[in-house]
Amino acid sequence: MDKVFITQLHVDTIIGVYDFEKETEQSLFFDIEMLTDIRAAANSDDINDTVDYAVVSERIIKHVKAKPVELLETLVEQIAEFILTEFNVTQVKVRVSKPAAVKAAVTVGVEIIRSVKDFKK
Ligand SMILES: Nc1nc2c(c(=O)[nH]1)N=C([C@H](O)[C@@H](O)CO)CN2
Repeated sequence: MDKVFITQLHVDTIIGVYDFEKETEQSLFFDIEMLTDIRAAANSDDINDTVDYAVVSERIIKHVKAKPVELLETLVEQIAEFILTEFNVTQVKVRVSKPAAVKAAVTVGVEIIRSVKDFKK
């Protein structure tokens, strides 16, 4: 299956379990892979026939900044759900990295894969 992807989408937001994390924004980086059939768009050369990665990127940024949560798990599940219900995507991989979280690690994070059948449209 074809794929539309977004790599290292940077969003600064309030995120984390601990009190000190609720006062200062931290950087998150999102990698998104969306399975979708791109042949209609290739034939028509029309952006309306595909998944617009710019629109998805803006939707993610808006969502992540809108309402603070504690866990990365919460964010990736929410993002997978709206991508699968609002866009023409059959399967999505959502990976989030929080590079400042663990000093001794380059980065840490969470990755999930969800399918359209996991959510009602
Ligand atoms: N699996 C997870 N582990 C941890 C998370 C998380 O969101 N998912 N969050 C934290 C803290 O907020 C951490 O980032 C502070 O350094 C710890 N572990």
